[in-house]
Amino acid sequence: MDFSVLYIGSGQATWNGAVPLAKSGVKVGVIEESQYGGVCSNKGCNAKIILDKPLQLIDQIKALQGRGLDGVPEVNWEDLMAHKHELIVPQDQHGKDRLDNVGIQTINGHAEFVDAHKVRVGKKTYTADKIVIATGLRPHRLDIPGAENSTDFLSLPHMPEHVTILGGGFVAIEFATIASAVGAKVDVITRGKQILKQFPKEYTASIQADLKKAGVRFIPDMEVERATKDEEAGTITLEGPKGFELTTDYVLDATGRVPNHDQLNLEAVGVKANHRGIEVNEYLQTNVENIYAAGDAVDKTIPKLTPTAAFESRYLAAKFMGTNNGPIQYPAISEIVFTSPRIAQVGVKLDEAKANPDKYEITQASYDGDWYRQVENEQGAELALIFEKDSQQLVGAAEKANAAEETINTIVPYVQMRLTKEQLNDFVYVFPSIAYTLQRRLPLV
Ligand SMILES: Cc1cc2nc3c(=O)[nH]c(=O)nc-3n(C[C@H](O)[C@H](O)[C@H](O)COP(=O)(O)OP(=O)(O)OC[C@H]3O[C@@H](n4cnc5c(N)ncnc54)[C@H](O)[C@@H]3O)c2cc1C
Ligand SMILES: NC(=O)c1ccc[n+]([C@@H]2O[C@H](COP(=O)([O-])OP(=O)(O)OC[C@H]3O[C@@H](n4cnc5c(N)ncnc54)[C@H](O)[C@@H]3O)[C@@H](O)[C@H]2O)c1
Repeated sequence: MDFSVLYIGSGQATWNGAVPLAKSGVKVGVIEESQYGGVCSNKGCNAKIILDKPLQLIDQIKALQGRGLDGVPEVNWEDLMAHKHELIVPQDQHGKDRLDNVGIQTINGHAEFVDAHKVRVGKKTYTADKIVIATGLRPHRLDIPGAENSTDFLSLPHMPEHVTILGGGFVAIEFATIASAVGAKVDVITRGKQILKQFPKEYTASIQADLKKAGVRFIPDMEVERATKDEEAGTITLEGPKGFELTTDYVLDATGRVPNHDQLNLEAVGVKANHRGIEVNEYLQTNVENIYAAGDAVDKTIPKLTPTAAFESRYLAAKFMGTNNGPIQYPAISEIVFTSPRIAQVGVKLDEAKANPDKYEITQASYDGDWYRQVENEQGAELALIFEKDSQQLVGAAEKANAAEETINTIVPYVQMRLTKEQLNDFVYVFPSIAYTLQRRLPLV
């Protein structure tokens, strides 16, 4: 065999486990058809957060106008984009170096199965004892001429005057936040009424109200039926039921992501898959014994995010090294949407807890009276803590605030360890700080 373990794809679901595996002496290969490091490093999380940073700073500066700061800087999109390129372009090479440096053989090209132990890349065939499918997702495409996707938006040379976004999920709302803050007129067209369905309704309603106040127009219950591009004017016209018609400079198709497994010739090996991803058991093993899957490529109910892909990758490496032979046991999962303010959550969800008052007890607090938030003049920040009634253990939390990622990250281990109210009071934090502020919001026992 050429390899003990051969990975298809080089994203988070691969390298987090492949690197320690190779370091332990296992012969590892990685096939990548596009950029090393995958979506997060090259056209996802990392690029997005670079574009978000100045907008977050501007919001903080706006909140302190007349409170020690005079004047709000403007975003220079072209310079910001150049800064993004400077940081993101080298990621592909960094991603390859990370693998090369530990002796992993990297293979450029599109992989397809020949049989359960053979994968073809162009004219060459590679053999492996075990194969991990970590091929991720690609943007779903509606049939709209001229529409662009998240990858295109993250490299937009100039911000168009009128941006129209289709979808109400992560990409749609994060990018609506960015485009609006940079000065574009933004329309968001959604199939249903609710945006960001996985987050607490009361928090998403507040984010939506803020976006509306900033001029973003939401068009709910609308499905585009026809689209035409006027090449000369550089505009796209969208049409829908009941005479709906909208002409715009730019359409961002943010209607979700679909698995790449349809391009792997899975039929040759009989690996079972569906429209959500590759079907696996609790060991991330497919129905073919030596073939596994990890990351976004997997059909799973937990969120398809970078940290979950990395967790699965590390689990598989431990399994292949023989240091963990048990089934995968997911810890409390946290997630965040990078709006302004952010919404972040971990563990049991707020809407679920509200629907089950016999099981859960909720402590909700506003930070408005909190002096530390008053330092930044932040308004409307809120925290919800979810305790299991019987055990009095913390099982979930959600926050809507500028620094929600910090608070929720502080809470992640508490939820994972199911600490009781009493134990939560048993920490001494640095003061003044966000974490200290959080502790002041815990129910005192
Ligand atoms: C715009 C955007 C923003 C995001 N922001 C966040 C965020 O803020 N936080 C967060 O946690 N997550 C975020 N995500 C999600 C995150 O990027 C993914 O969860 C993560 O990249 C999944 O890693 P992966 O390794 O499973 O898949 P990927 O990163 O998609 O890697 C799969 C790799 O497989 C390669 N490949 C596919 N088919 C083949 C083939 N046949 N042969 C060879 N190679 C192949 C692809 O080229 C790709 O490089 C974002 C996603 C997007 C699109
Ligand atoms: N902050 C983050 O962690 C972050 C940020 C961006 C993306 N992501 C990840 O990337 C992935 C993709 O995000 P996304 O926003 O593209 O997907 P999504 O699934 O979050 O949202 C897709 C949206 O498109 C709508 N939609 C689907 N099909 C449609 C159709 N035919 N017509 C009209 N609307 C339609 C859905 O109702 C939904 O509102 C997710 O898995 C997410 O986890 C995460």
